[in-house]
Amino acid sequence: MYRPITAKVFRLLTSPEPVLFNSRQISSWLLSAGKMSSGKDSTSEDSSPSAVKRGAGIRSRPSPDHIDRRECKCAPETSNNSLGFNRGSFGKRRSRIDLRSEQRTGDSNSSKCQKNIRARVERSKSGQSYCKHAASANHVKAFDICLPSSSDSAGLKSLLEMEEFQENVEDPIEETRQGVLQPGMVLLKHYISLNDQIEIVKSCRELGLGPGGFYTPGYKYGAKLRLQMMCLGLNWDPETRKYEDRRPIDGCKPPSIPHEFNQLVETAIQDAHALIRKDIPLSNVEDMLPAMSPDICIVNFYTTSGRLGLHQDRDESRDSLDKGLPVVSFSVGDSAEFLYGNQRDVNKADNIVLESGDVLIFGGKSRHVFHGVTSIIPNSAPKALIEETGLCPGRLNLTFRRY
Ligand SMILES: O=C(O)CCC(=O)C(=O)O
Ligand SMILES: [Fe+2]
Repeated sequence: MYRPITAKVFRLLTSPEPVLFNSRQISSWLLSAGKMSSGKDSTSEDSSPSAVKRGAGIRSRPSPDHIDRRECKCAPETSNNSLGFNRGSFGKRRSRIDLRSEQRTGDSNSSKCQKNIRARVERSKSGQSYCKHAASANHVKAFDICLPSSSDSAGLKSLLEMEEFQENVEDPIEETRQGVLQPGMVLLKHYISLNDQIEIVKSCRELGLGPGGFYTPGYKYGAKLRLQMMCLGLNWDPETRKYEDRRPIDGCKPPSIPHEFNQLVETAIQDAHALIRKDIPLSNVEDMLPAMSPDICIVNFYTTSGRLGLHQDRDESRDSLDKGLPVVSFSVGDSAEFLYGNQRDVNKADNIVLESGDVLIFGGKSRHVFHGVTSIIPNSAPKALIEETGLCPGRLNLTFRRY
């Protein structure tokens, strides 16, 4: 399979981390054009799908560094629909969403944050970081999943126009077919329209830059997960494995789940029911896959070296787990190699590729399935999505649950 090098060069120039590129022509062109320092590592060990061994990199909630301590106790003002979606249009496939109609309004968090600025300035000297509002007063910036729109656009444009450079992508991974993977586990391929994927990225970006936004989760002894995380609705803490109103790292309250996300989740479950009914005669499809209206969403952003160890999602309420209320997972951006199985054993797990727009649902008998992400496949995101949003190399994943 051939892919234009243009998208890869775009990512190479803008990646926050080393990106794999094979073309000597391109690298020497870039070097001579002064776009890249000669010291840049171009062979990041885990950015190639062919370099990934089955199960390699699977760890149960990864290894230590340190956790940034954040001090801002602000609560977000973000409310449902504050992101400007036209109510009702999101989630209807082929719908157009007009983002111009509304904008986020005033931000009382800023003033709350301002009160502590002096103290924070002092603390920031000792390497601590704070929420976005504090960042406006010379503090550490929140994690941005998208590229700044103005950066080096002329250079990027000319690179994107170099259509003649193409690269052979080895070992194309077979596409997983949509359908019932096992009882209670349904994969909907290419389910989320491009427009909705774009809106999801834009919403997550905006929420992710605000209070309660993306951070690198970790444990008190220092281990950090190999992803950026943001919780919506309730905060899930990897240390305590509990859901709470505020996150311990900085006291911020998680933003609400945008209403349009919930609509898309509920429609996806209905479409999964239709798919099950086609394959399996059941008097009540909800016996296999219960319906669910989410009150929690965990948003993960994986860079191309991101991973997530094999684990079960079992921190929701006893009632939710007992009923088998499903987890609904949206994939947006680069594809991921995803493992799932009924044991915590990577060698016994099945492997599928989750692509941008795919929805994976696991409930009922599959509610406790072990699952994890072994690798992110570089340069596999839809080009139009990247062009429209500037999404950084990597993958956005949203898992919706009911507490
Ligand atoms: O990224 C994924 O596909 C899975 C994420 C996940 O399992 C989780 O957040 O619990
Ligand atoms: Fe999970």
